[in-house]
Amino acid sequence: MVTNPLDYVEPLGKAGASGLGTSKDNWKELIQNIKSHGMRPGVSIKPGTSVEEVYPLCFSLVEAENPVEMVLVMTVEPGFGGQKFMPGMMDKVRILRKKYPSLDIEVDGGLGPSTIDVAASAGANCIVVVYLTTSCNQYPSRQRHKRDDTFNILQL
Ligand SMILES: O=C(CO)[C@@H](O)[C@H](O)COP(=O)(O)O
Repeated sequence: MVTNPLDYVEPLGKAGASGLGTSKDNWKELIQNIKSHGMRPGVSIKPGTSVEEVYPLCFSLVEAENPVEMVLVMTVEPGFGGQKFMPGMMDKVRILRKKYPSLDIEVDGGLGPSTIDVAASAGANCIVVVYLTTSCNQYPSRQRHKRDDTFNILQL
């Protein structure tokens, strides 16, 4: 998560990033910009942010307005590793999966052997972990969401 994502679009695109998060304020411009640099747009929600906040970014009634392709549900407060997974965030994942069956839903924070299944069962298909690397491909029920250019894993 960064304060001014627009500043990072070009350098990250040139560096080879496949996806970049947008922000709430100028998301339409950002999504266009991210796509024009060959990346997939996503959005992150912190634990205190309600899931309803991302609805306008996930579905567009106007053809010219592109929605995000991924929502990252933070399962800890962003900032540092080693925090405890927040199971209460799984309601957000379940709601998003039901509402947007083909959306890439990522979870980040406190993920490991004891929590990955919880997140995957709720509907997450991309998992961020620090030491353990897995991917959407390992969850057969989620393979329908698999794409070659998916974000998969952000390995720190
Ligand atoms: O805080 C962030 C990003 O700001 C997370 O990406 C954590 O760094 C995840 O670390 P673990 O919970 O997996 O240790």
